[in-house]
Amino acid sequence: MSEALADNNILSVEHLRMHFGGIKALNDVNLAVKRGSITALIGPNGAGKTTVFNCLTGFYKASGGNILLNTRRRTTNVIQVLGQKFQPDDWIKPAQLGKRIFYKMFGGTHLVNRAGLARTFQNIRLFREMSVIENLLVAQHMQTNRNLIAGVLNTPAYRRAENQALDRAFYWLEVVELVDCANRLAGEMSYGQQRRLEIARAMCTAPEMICLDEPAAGLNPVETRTLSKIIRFLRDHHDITVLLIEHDMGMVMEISDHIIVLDHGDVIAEGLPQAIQNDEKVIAAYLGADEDDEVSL
Ligand SMILES: Nc1ncnc2c1ncn2[C@@H]1O[C@H](COP(=O)(O)OP(=O)(O)OP(=O)(O)O)[C@@H](O)[C@H]1O
Repeated sequence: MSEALADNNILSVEHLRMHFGGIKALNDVNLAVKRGSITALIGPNGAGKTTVFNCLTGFYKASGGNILLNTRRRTTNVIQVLGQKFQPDDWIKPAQLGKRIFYKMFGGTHLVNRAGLARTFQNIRLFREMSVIENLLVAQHMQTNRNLIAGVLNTPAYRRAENQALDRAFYWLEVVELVDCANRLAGEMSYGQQRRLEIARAMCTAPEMICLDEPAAGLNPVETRTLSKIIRFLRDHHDITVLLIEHDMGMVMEISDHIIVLDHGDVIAEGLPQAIQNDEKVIAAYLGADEDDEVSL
């Protein structure tokens, strides 16, 4: 097992690379996230933050490196479960070949979510034509008993599973302060409400870790404070590990236990908020950022 994972880290990323043709979005990213922490991933526009999230959650297949998740009491090799290319030595290692074939056929992002990692998106991706509650029920599809025969016969086990899904949906609606909106169409809600619904939807998949991509983008100060309260609640009352990308430095400095700074596809600093605020490399990276980058440390 990786040394980083032995150390109560829920996530360990080693030598992660992601290239798009000639563009090196991630050069050699190494980072670890402590279980039960709120960790922020910050950096100027184009630093590679969303690319890291996309690799962690399986939306991109990394060009190289390792991503290990220590969840559900086992280690999940994210790169492996997405399905990898065959290697020459597969043909002399039948077990390795078998795994490779299995994940090529049945692997994908759903296995990353099933391992306990959920996410939200920079550009909100709700089912806009569905009601709020339907969005949350769909998210539980993998956990709920959807056996066709049980459904047709409406067995007690099936009804119990349906009720549990509803209970879970209403619980998370309460946490994100959206119970009153349960029957509204998701697409008709305000931006701030949609962002909170995305968090509730991610939580309905019962993750151990959640990746939030710019959750405060477009929110007013009151909504941002509510969001900070919700993020702390996830950590304090549900032991959820939170990894967030955020440009609102006030919020980042206030709620983060640990901050990791990316620039041009490399980690240039990490540490406590206070140390990051005074780190010369970090200040230089932000001063060199585009004028339309709104970040100030
Ligand atoms: N699908 C893609 N195809 C080609 N290039 C991409 C793709 N996704 C990201 N990139 C490039 O990778 C680099 C990092 O982008 P990324 O979106 O990860 O940055 P970011 O730090 O999240 O920026 P922002 O704060 O503006 O969201 C950029 O140069 C971007 O243009």
